[in-house]
Amino acid sequence: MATTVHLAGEGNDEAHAVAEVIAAGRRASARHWVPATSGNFSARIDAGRIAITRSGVDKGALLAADILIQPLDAPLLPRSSAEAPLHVALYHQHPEIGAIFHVHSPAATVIARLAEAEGRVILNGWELQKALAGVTTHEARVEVPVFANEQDTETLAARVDARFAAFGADVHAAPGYLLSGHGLYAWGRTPAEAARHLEALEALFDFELSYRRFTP
Ligand SMILES: CSC[C@@H](O)[C@@H](O)C(=O)COP(=O)(O)O
Ligand SMILES: [Zn+2]
Repeated sequence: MATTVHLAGEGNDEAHAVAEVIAAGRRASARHWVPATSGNFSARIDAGRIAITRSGVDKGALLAADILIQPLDAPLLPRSSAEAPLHVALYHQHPEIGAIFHVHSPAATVIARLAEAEGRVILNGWELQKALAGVTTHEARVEVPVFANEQDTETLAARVDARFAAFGADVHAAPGYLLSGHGLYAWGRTPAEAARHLEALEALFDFELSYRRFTP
């Protein structure tokens, strides 16, 4: 696992991570997943640093100057994403994570609100689940945690950590979570894997919403 921790291993640098973050923002914007400056994107540079979007900019029109180099053990930089604590906490707690992408995509945002009381969305029966790392069959039960939205992101980060620490062996924990009425966080060992997870999860939530309309 250690060899896949940081982007693609030795030789990746700040410029590479910055380029990955810019590309992720553009792709999400092209899908209409980051309306009105919403969303935030980060990629790991090395064990102690990440590249992360600054707050309040159009994530589909990111320039290199919009990407901050944030040390994981330092206070958050001024102008950093309002949701930077959520990124930093995940990188601290899961050294295998190489990139984290957050979007306000429609299916994720709506299903999160519908599932807030239950606290989870279970994905089961979909072939596309196999796009999620470690899932080998449509028969797997993939659990996506759902949290009530919260403006205090430090509190939220602690809730997320506690939830992932408590997952049992019988359930496959999704590489992501939902915030009710807000959107989706997804991650991967590399930016490419995080992008695949984001795309798969949004499509799976769209399937689920359609399916639920036709089932009692
Ligand atoms: C523009 S509303 C969305 C924000 O409140 C927030 O949820 C978001 O995703 C973007 O925040 P940002 O500080 O730009 O990283
Ligand atoms: Zn957001």
